[in-house]
Order: sequence, then C-alpha cells, then structure tokens
Amino acid sequence: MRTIKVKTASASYSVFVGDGFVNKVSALVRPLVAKTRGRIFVLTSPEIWALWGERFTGSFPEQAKPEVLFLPAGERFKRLAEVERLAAELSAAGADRSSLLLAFGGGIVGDVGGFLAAIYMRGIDYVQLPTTLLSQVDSSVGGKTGVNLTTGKNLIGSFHHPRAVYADIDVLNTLPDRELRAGLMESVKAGIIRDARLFSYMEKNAARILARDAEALEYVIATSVRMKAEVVGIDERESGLRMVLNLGHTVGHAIEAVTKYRVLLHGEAVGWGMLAALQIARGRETVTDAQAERIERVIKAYGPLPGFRATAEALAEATARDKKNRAGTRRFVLPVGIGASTVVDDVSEAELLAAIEQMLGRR
Ligand SMILES: NC(=O)c1ccc[n+]([C@@H]2O[C@H](COP(=O)([O-])OP(=O)(O)OC[C@H]3O[C@@H](n4cnc5c(N)ncnc54)[C@H](O)[C@@H]3O)[C@@H](O)[C@H]2O)c1
Ligand SMILES: O=C(O)C(=O)C[C@@H](O)[C@H](O)[C@H](O)COP(=O)(O)O
Ligand SMILES: [Zn+2]
Repeated sequence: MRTIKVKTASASYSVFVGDGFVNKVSALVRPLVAKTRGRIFVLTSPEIWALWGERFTGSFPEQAKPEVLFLPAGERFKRLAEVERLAAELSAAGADRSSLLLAFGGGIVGDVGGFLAAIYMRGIDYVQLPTTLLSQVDSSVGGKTGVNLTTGKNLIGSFHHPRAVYADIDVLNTLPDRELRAGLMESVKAGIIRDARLFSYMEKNAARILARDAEALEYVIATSVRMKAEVVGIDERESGLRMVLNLGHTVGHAIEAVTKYRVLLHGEAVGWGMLAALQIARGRETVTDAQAERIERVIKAYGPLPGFRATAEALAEATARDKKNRAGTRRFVLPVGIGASTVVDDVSEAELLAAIEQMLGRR
C-alpha cells in the first residue's frame, strides 16, 4: 500500500492506494464518525453496486448498514437536479451534520457526491472511494466538486476536500477496457505537465499497464496522485499553478459540451484536447517536433480515441466559457518539452481554429 498526503491551506488528508479496501470499508471509516456517532450514507451507481455492493455492505455490522443512494451512470446525470433529489433523500432519511457520505464510484459519483457533501446543511464530511482508474489517478483528489450545465462542464461547483481517499486497485478488475484507457489519459497528462519520469514509464510500459498488472497500476496511480497533491498543496483554488492540471481540458470540455456529453468519455475528450494543445505548442516551439511526436505516440498508445462530430467553429465558441478565461482572454495550458508546462493567455482565434482543425484531421 502507498500513502500520499494532501496538505492545503484548508485541509489535510491521506490518499491510500492499495487493495482490499472494499472488503473493510466499515473499519476504515468508523474512526471518522466514532466521536459524533454520525450515520453513514453511500452514494453509488446501480452498476457499481451490483458488482461490489455485497462486499461493501458485508464489511458493516448488521445493525449499522449504511443507507444507499443511487446516481444513474452517465455524464448527463452530473447535473443540479440530481443533487437536489439526493439532498432531499438525505433529508428524508434523517441525515444531519454528523453524517458521513461515502462516494463509491467513478469521477461522476465523486464530483456529485462531493458537491452534495459541500452544500448539504452547508457542509458535511465525505470520503472518496474511487472505482475507476480516472477517479483514482485524478478526480478523487484535490477537492474540486460540481456538476455540468448544458453550456459547459463543471460550471457549478465548489471546493470541498474529502476526509480521506481509498483507491482500491482490486475494484478496477471489473472496469471496462474503454474506461481504463480513458482514465489513463489523465495520467499521461500528469506526466506531460510535470513528471517526465511518469511519462517515460507510461511510454515504456503501455502493454503492462493496459494488461492491468497490479504493480504497474499502483505505480501509475500513486505517482499521478503525488504530482496532483503537490500542485494542489501549492495552489488549492487554481489561482495560478493548478491551471496546468487543465492541459487538454479547454478543447476537451468544449468537445464534451458540443456533443452534449453523450459521445466521448471525459478522458477521451481530454486526449483529443491534448492533441489540440500540442499543435499550438508546436507552432510556438515550446515543444520540438520530436517531443510532439513522442507525446502523440503515447496518447495514441492508450487510445484509440473514438471519433465525434463537431465543427471547429462550434468548439472554438464553446471554449469561451472555460473557467480559466478572464475578461474575455482565453487561457491555454501548453506543454513545455516533456514534464513541464506553462499557461498562456494570448492564443488568438486564428491560432485556436488552426489547432482544432489539425486535431479534427486526426479523427
Ligand atoms: N474533480 C476533479 O478533479 C475531476 C478530475 C477529473 C475528472 N473529473 C470528472 O470525472 C468524470 C469522469 O469520471 P470517470 O471517468 O470515472 O467516469 P464515470 O464516473 O462515468 O464512471 C465510468 C463508468 O464506469 C462504471 N464503473 C465505475 N467503476 C466501475 C468498476 N469498478 N467496474 C465496472 N464499472 C465501473 C460507472 O458506472 C460508469 O458507467 C467527469 O465528469 C470529469 O469531469 C473530475
Ligand atoms: O483538479 C484539477 O484542478 C483539474 O483540473 C483536474 C481535471 O482533470 C478535471 O477534469 C477537473 O474537473 C477540471 O476542472 P475544471 O474546473 O476545469 O472544470
Ligand atoms: Zn480531467
């Protein structure tokens, strides 16, 4: 097991990466409610519960089984109406400020569960039990929670850190291959922006990682989380450095919104978005042609990235609502070589459109 500490101005907690956590959830979380004798609630999706619910509840004593709340799977359910429904369910079930919410699922359950915990009675504690590769390497850590609007991703939300994160590698055994590959895009991102060693490891070990070798997965998860914890520790609220975690997300989020959250998985959209950012980086010579080719090869090794329909104009227009933008200035994260990155705010409309056109040509 590997333990990574997250320490920010407002929170301090540990991320545990290992196996068998799902068999002992009760023992892991009981200390968090022992003093208050708070009740425990679980937010999950019906699919995950069908696969892992028995083991999960099996760890709780008969008289103290957690109450289960469900969120249907899919990005289109990451919306405010679902948060209101779930809050009403918490209230009807008697949840109070001593209650603990366990978010047991992928990034969508984690983002919605975290947001629900942030606003229910103005804030209750929650624990992240991420079940997808993406949520283990990225979304369960750092406290960003929220939901989408039809106009854009994560446009409503808040920062609310979990009390702890338990990433159980065993649970990934039932994860579909497409989800695994999509999640790995966030680790490729982590390597490109700030960890050349992680990038090289992913470059050399694609076959092992895709075959779900436990040791390789543990390394990739723990290393990605360590990088993210460091960044969030320096800049919790994305006033500067944290923006680099958004590499590929300016165009990636635009693709998700323009295709109405129904075509690509988040990680796949980020993969396409990284290819667009790479075109701008190439044009500005923040990466050499050789580095750009290496990056593109690694993105493709964890692909294939499914195609989608959208015009360059519609995508460019959707980037106008990106949360990084200020006063009409479009901000973009670009790789600087491999293992470093920068944020620029002078990408012109023409430069953006050309990069998107080149990306679309790779579909
Ligand atoms: N808060 C953050 O910092 C942050 C970071 C990255 C991504 N995100 C968000 O995360 C979301 C994507 O998360 P995701 O990729 O985990 O997708 P997801 O939550 O939709 O889960 C993927 C699918 O796999 C199923 N599933 C989950 N675990 C499983 C398992 N162990 N076995 C079998 N099936 C399983 C789910 O039911 C779902 O259908 C996006 O909304 C994205 O915006 C947030
Ligand atoms: O934690 C962060 O910061 C990130 O940017 C991680 C991203 O992978 C993630 O998709 C995040 O939800 C994007 O946040 P947003 O505020 O740009 O919507
Ligand atoms: Zn992301």
